[in-house]
Amino acid sequence: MPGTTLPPFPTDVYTHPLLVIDYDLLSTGDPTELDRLWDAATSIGFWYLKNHGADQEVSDMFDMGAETMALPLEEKMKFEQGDDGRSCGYKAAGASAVDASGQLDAIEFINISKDDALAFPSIVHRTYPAPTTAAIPTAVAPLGLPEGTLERLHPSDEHSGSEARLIKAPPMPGKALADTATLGAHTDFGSLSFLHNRLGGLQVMPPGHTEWFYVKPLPGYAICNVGDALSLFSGGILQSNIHRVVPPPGIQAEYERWSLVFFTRPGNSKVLRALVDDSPLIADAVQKRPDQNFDTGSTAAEWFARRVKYQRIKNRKGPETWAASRGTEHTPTVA
Ligand SMILES: O=C(O)CCC(=O)C(=O)O
Ligand SMILES: [Fe+2]
Repeated sequence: MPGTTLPPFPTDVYTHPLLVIDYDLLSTGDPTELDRLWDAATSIGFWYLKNHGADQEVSDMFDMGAETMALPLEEKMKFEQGDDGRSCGYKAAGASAVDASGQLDAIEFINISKDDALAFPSIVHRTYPAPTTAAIPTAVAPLGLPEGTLERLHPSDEHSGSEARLIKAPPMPGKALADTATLGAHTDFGSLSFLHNRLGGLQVMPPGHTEWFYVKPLPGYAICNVGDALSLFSGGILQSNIHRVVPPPGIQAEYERWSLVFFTRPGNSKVLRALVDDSPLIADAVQKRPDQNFDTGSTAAEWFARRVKYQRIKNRKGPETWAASRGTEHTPTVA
């Protein structure tokens, strides 16, 4: 449960270090901090964010999640996402695959659409077990894009897949499970993700590696990462890095694991392709990677629905269904 005293992250587990970026410095345009953000976003695509100013919203969201998850399953199922590629709503444990073999996921989550949060009490996409609000963070990377380009791709007056996700994973004691994904290896679908977790379990496979590394949660710090949309817009300069969730390490595995993610995503109609006409840097990057497709021909809404839909276990026909759910994963076959 949120608020429970949790055991510390073990000291005998390999972790991957991430740069700590200070949001206060970013907001004043501090050039050194912007350089450090650029380094993080173009190397592994993950970083810690301190002074993000969202502690209260995060705490409220964990409370909302605890209240929602405590509802009877029958009640939560009234708000299930379904199998047609829609993301907002409740996802029961075991409703999605975690790999090409069709292994079931172990987590339940509730996704709250930004459109619904902003329009409340009007309904844009659907209703939820409990009303709530979401924080909408922004960040801009120095890609040399004309001013306003990223804003144009994320207009506040267009509906989008932006949402907040509250995740609950059951305790999973026992070493046999330690390497089992409870949320399969994936890249995030959208622009930027702001993650708050308290127990370990998040793992990244940095570019050029074939092993998984834990990312250690640091109290009060968000973990941020780049998603497919920003990676595609930037011609692969910004890294949408593959990651997954496994049971927390050591004694932490005996506890329920709660995490909260704010996903920012482009406007539904925006096509996911490299902004080659807007930035020489991006045009150059695309030219240097002829083997990769940076023009998906897919709108943000289509990209997002495809990825959600083909993860759903009811849509599974075989390993090809999992393959159809993939995004920019640099190791797409990884389990
Ligand atoms: O729970 C976590 O630590 C990560 C969750 C995640 O990667 C996701 O929901 O996309
Ligand atoms: Fe993720």
